[in-house]
Amino acid sequence: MSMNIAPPDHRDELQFILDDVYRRGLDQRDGALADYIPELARVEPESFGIAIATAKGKVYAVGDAEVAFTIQSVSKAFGYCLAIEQIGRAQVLQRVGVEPSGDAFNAIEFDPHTRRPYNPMVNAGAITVAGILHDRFGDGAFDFMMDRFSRAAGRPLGFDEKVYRSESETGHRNRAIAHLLLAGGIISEAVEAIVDLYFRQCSILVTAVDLARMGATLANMGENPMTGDQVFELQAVRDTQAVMFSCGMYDYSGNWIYDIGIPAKSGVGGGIVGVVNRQLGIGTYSPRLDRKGNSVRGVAAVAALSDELGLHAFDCTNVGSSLLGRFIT
Ligand SMILES: NC(=O)CC[C@H](N)C(=O)O
Repeated sequence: MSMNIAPPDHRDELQFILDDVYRRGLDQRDGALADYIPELARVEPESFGIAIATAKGKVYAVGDAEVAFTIQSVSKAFGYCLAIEQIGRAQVLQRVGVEPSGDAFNAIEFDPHTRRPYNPMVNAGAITVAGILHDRFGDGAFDFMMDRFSRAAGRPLGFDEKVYRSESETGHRNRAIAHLLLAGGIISEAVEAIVDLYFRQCSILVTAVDLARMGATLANMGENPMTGDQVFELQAVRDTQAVMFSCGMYDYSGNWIYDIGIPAKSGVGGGIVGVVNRQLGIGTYSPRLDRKGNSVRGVAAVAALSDELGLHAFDCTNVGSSLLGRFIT
């Protein structure tokens, strides 16, 4: 007697993996909310969401994947992409390097030879990038960023006025960094406006789904796979992913590449974006952070997905080719 066996539904299979990674992540109870920006200490510590968006436009999500939080340092990756597009990589490289610093994200450290910030993924480098965009667009720089970030996410993003004010009132260390950048001839004299742009870009509101979609836009060579909108330039996307790979997780970047092997960027708001080139974007949200400022559950979730789906750039298990090839259709 012949039986009618339904073909396996790969969509369900990926959702099953995501649900399992989420359940395991819930066991992680370590870490603490960022409180040096007072308003960040007011979020719900238990929130946890994960999303995957494929380079073909499908989205999978679990948990609090639609809860909004501030993008914080995840913005640095996308800002860098825009700076390269605007003035070219050679000009950008004159002002900010691409070398992992091994220092904390808010370190007051510069390359001793060139006086440049080490890379655009730490605060000094991101303030330099804000300086580039401010030179280019003046008061319109924030709207320019907001428009591109929104197009990368495929929807108009919001803004957290309270977090912005909170950081603006307390962000003296970033102001100090900006003044040192001015003293070193790296940014122009509009220091306060440049720092203000940086604080504003950090207060853009996203969800894990937004981050997954923004990651998928990078993975899809700058074209948002959901809308077909060419949001970023190809060369800038390549450079951005490269620097995310080497520097995106602050002074955890070496371990991250070693174990997880995905270009990524984290923020003290609790978000992480991961990019698997030509395949998918990952977005996670959980605001409890480890001592390096990375989301504890987010790191665990991306690590588990990397393992389960074979996403490591140097994956040697063949899981990646055998599994992902079926999902990314
Ligand atoms: N690591 C982060 O997310 C830091 C961003 C934060 N706005 C700051 O500059 O301190």
